[in-house]
Order: sequence, then structure tokens, then C-alpha cells
Amino acid sequence: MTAEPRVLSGRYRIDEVIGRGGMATVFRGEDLTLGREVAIKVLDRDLANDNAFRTRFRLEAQAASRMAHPTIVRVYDAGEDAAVGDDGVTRPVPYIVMELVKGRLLKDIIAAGPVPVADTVRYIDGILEALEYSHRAGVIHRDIKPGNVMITEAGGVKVMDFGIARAVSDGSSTVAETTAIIGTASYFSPEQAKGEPVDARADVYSTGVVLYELLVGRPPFRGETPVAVAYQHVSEAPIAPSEVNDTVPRSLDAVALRALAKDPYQRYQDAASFRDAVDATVDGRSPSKRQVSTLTSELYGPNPRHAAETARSLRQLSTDTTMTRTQAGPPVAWIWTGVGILAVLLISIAFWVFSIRPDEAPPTSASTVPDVTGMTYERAIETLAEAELLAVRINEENAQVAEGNVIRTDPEADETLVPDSEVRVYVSEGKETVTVPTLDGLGQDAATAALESAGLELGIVTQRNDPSLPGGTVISADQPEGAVVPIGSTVNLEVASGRVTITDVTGYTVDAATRDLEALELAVLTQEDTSCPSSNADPVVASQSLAPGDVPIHSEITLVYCSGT
Ligand SMILES: Nc1ncnc2c1ncn2[C@@H]1O[C@H](COP(=O)(O)OP(=O)(O)OP(=O)(O)O)[C@@H](O)[C@H]1O
Repeated sequence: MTAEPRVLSGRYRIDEVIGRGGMATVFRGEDLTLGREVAIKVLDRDLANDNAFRTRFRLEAQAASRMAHPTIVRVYDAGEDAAVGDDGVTRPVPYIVMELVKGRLLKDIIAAGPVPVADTVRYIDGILEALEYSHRAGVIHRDIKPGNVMITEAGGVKVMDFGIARAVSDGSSTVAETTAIIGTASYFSPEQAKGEPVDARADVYSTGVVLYELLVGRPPFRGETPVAVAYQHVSEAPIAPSEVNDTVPRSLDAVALRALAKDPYQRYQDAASFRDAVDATVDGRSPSKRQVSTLTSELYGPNPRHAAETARSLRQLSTDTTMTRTQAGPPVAWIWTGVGILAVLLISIAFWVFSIRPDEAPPTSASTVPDVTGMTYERAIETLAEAELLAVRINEENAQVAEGNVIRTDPEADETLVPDSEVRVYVSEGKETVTVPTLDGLGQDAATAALESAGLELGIVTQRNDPSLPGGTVISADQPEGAVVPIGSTVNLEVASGRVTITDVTGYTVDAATRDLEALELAVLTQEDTSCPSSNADPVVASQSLAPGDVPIHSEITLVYCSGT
């Protein structure tokens, strides 16, 4: 037994478990540096010692951290700590720090049965928005399933776990990685099931499975084993959703069937066109039942079992409930040994075909970075995309720029880049707040230093006479101590002038004048003048040593009174 370090890398405090997945445990936690709640995914300890899994875990973090979109769970950081077990052996603790999503898994929502059409459309729309963004960033998810989608308390969609995503553009992928079977059987695309190379259209298929499941309460293909399910993905035509649930509109039937086409070229070619089709169903344009059945035979052929030959090899697949862990394990190697060389050829051909597809215009030779400062991040993504550039979001606290708006980019506007380059977009997180420190009683220099170190600015300093306070002592501030204010706020101070105001006390009795002046904390001396006559029983001030007006505090003043006869 080893204990998880309670604070990872001195920064992330681990609290209670909020979920467990196939390879990791997810905790609620806090980023102690930024003081924000986070979710921390810690790789299971048996896997933490496995270099292949640690690499995969790191790849997940790298792929996901490149993406910042409201429909994708944000990855803030990744790292590795260490824990010492009871056996005295130190083991690595790899972890990923993510946005903490408060909500429910789509899987749990579906568990209650078919989901109303309006909600279905909204959820699928959100998933496709996330995929549209990730595909543009060159990342295929490869494991879209209701267990990887959260619905927030506000009803928003958050796609997570780009755990087995690979950067499409990552030329370092080996053949083994490209052909490995990864994903979850119920949501496999046929090409994943066959261990073929996949592109973004595999995510279109898996989203089609999720759409189907939302509409009818179960996925299109079920079986005793993952092999049986994979077999159906390759060779069986799905039943139209409306035949299982007659409340499903035909328009959505047609969309789901198109997304579930076996041949990637027969599917929506990207998330955006799938999304357009889903949204169009809300307009009420429904195809007839006949059109739907024509579509079915068009997409799946009169006898979809013609693919049975290809699928036969799938029977040899492992009976694991999820194939996620088989990536580097023996079953995959065993199954695909015979097709290894073929796979190399297929991949080469696939890459060659993709690179010369006529509908993909060759990239222009240069892109100029547009000026997106001040725009919302969403608008900036679009503007950069129009210039064939990819936005990479970086949040930054900023008091001047409104929250969610772009502060600056790197490279800056007007710089020329190769198309598809990344542009770092710094987005304002709004104003950081600070607490007003103790100021009362401090000298002005000390108060100025306290304000500066709290991130505040000294404003107007006004002076007030106060007999008891040395000059410069803070009497009051216009922001109370402990108030939480935006960083950079100005604080105005009232400080002691170090002076008091005396009036003309001649003609007053010496007793009354002394009382008044001592109240101002002045040192009062009296002096008799016998050269001038006094007609009063109580002596009266004839002159004062300090003229009326402001004098330094604690000054000495002499009152002269007549005592002659
Ligand atoms: N950012 C998050 N905010 C809140 N809860 C989360 C977050 N990430 C994960 N969870 C919870 O933790 C569970 C496990 O997470 P996840 O599925 O990512 O783990 P995994 O080990 O990568 O899973 P998989 O089996 O797909 O490989 C999720 O089902 C979800 O309930």
C-alpha cells in the first residue's frame, strides 16, 4: 500500500474521489496557487509503473491541453509526483489537472431511457461543436461515448477524455499505434473495429451511435461480447430508430442512419455537416418513410452481410468488455500479425489518398495573423480559422480587458505564418481581486508599500490636523481594511498633517486659554508681566508666543498676562 501525496507537486491538493475510469481515478481538488477548484485525474498505480500507459496518459494531456473550447473539458496542467510505498519503493504518480465539471454524465441520463428529441438535438449539437473544434485542431477523439460526455448543471455539453486521441498531424505515430484497436466496442466505427487507420469520420460514426442511443435508449448494436458488437458494426445494418421508438421523427432517422454508414465516404464528411443536418431536423423538414428506407438500402446495400467475410476475423478478438487496454497488449498483436504488412500498405495509401483528395484545396502558401484583440474568444477562433490558423487559448488575469475577450496574440497581428500554424490567443479571465491591507496607523511610506505589495495604487492623499498623530500617519482610507477589490484599484488616504491650528487667545483668561491649548496637546507656559496693569481678578492673556494658525504638534506656547497694579 502506498498513500497518494495529499498535495501533488506542492500545488494541487487532492480531496475526495469523484469518478473512476478504465485507467485512472478522478479527484476533486484545489489548485493552491490560483485558489481554484479543479478535477485531478491520477493514473492508477498499477498502470503508473507501465511506461506505455504513462506515455498514453501524457499524450492525452498533450492532445487535450491544445484545446480550449466551451464544449471541451479544459486541461490546465499535467505532471508527475512520486509516492513512497510501504515497501519503501518510490513509484511515479502521473496526474492531469482539469476544469472541474459540475453535472451528470450523459451515460447516466441515458440510463433512464430515451431522451426527449429537443434534448437529444442539443446534446448532439454540443458534441459535434466540440468535435468540429478538435478536428480543426488536428485531434481525433476516437472514444466518443456517453461516458465521456458530461452535461453541466446549466445544460451545457462538455466532452472529456481525449484519452486515446492522437494528433492527426502527428507524424510520429507508429504503424502499431495507428492500427491498434482503441475505443469502446459499442461505439466503434467499422474501421476501428477492423483495426484500420481512422480519421475524423470515425468520430462522426461514434457520435451517430450516441445519437441513436439517445433516441431509442440503447445503442444500435448489442451483443454478448465486444467481438459480437464489433462484428455488427462492420456488417449489420442498424434498424431505423423510429422503428424502435415511434416518437422519433423521420428526419432524425435519416441523420442517424447517414452518420452510421459503414463506408466513411457515405457518412457526413465532417462534424460541421453532421451538425447542420441535426439542426435542420428542428426546422421540421422530414423525409418520408420511403425515403428513409431507400437511404437504408443505399447506405447498407441489399444484403449488408456481404461484409461478413471481412468481419470473420473479428471473432478472434479479445472478450474484454472494453478494448481500450488492448492497445499494446497481446490480443492486438495476435490478431493483426497477419495483416501487419497489409496495414502498412493501407496506411500509406490512405495518407496518399487523403493528401490528394480533390475536395481538399491545397493550402495557400502564407497566412497573415488577423488582429483579434478585443474580440470574444469564439469570434477570434472563427477569424483565425478564416485565415487558416488555429487558435490556442491561454487564459490570463487582466484588469483592463473584459472577461472572455482577447488581450493579445502571439505571434502578433500582421505576422505571416504557414497555414494551419497555431496562434496563442491570450484571453482575459477578468479582473483579479485583492484584499485591502491594514493601512490605519501606518506612516505614509509604509502605507504606500503595503498598497503596492497588495497590487493596489495610492490615489489622492489629503491631510487633516490631528493633535495626537505624527505627520503622515494614515487616519483613514476610502476602501475599508479587508475589502475585496479589483487588482490595480486606487485607494485614497487621509493622513495626519503633523500640525494643529491655534487661534488668537488674547483677551481670554489664562485658565481658559491654557485648557483650550492643552486640548490641542500643546505645551503651555505662562509668564507674568508686571509692567502692565491688571484690572481683573482672573489674569487675562495679553499676548501669545505663537501666532494664530497652523503650528507643529506638541509645540510649546507661552501665554503672557499682566499682573501690575
Ligand atoms: N473534469 C471532470 N470534472 C468532473 N468529473 C470528472 C472530470 N473528469 C472525469 N470525471 C469523472 O470521473 C470519471 C472517470 O473519468 P474518465 O472517464 O476520464 O477516466 P478514464 O480512466 O480516463 O476513463 P476511460 O475508462 O474512458 O479510460 C468520469 O466518468 C466522471 O464521472
